[in-house]
Amino acid sequence: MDQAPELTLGYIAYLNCVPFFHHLKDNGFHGRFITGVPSALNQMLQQGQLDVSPSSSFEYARNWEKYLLLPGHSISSVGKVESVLLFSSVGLRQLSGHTIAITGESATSINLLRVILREFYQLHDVDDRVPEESIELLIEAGQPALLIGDRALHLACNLPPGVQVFDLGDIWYRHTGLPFVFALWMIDRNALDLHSSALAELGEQLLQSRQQLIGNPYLHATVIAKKVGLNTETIVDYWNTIDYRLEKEHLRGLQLFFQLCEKYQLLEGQPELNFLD
Ligand SMILES: C=C(O[C@@H]1C=C(C(=O)O)C=C[C@H]1O)C(=O)O
Repeated sequence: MDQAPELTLGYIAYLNCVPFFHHLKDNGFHGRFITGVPSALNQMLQQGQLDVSPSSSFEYARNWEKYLLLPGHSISSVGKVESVLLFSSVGLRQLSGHTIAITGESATSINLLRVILREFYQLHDVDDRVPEESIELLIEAGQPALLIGDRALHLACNLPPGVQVFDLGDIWYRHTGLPFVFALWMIDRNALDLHSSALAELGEQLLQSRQQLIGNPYLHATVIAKKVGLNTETIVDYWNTIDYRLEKEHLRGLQLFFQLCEKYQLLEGQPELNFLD
């Protein structure tokens, strides 16, 4: 019998992660899940509390020596992403001098917003902060703000009057022609020895799980729709919009993002992209 302890896997508590996880145990995965928003999972990864997790690509860049990447999987967009949204009652070019309220749940998307404003709109005087108040209430009151994940999906379906929506995946694609990689699957290097066989199997298990859910999404989307208060169609459309692959073009997009982060002093240097063999 295999005596190795179970793998501890981070689970981003957003709908975009359902395709990875819903059928994972059916595909032979044994382990335990710890759920959290990306910023919480980033911190748990840094502290060695997770063996492997999908989490912010920006977290990989700032602590890359600690991690290996699982090949083939990501949370990316090729064009619109639908859940990384800037809500604003003024156009992007009118944001000069404003402070944008940003979600405390993100590491990648908040830096994508900074890069987009500086590099594509030459806006160098836009500040941001994580507010103590509810971001949804601030948006209703007319303040510009960035939300990600399910909260962004919900607000986009119930947009307050006069508020415009800017999809950061779409803006990135229009300016670069490249995919944008929001999340990568990161393995704690310290977990490699103990969990080598489970980690070697994980990539294929995730692929099977993804294909099963995306191939037959309606049954589960209907169940989730009732729980979370979104339409079944909205959820299925979202799963089909997110690009879960990690291929050459994705890596080009990722490297360009990291270069721009360094250009604007959001990162100190360029990470090596090191993968599990
Ligand atoms: C597209 C998304 O990708 C996410 C965005 C992340 C971030 O901004 O740090 C991290 C993980 C992903 O869940 C989203 O959650 O809306």
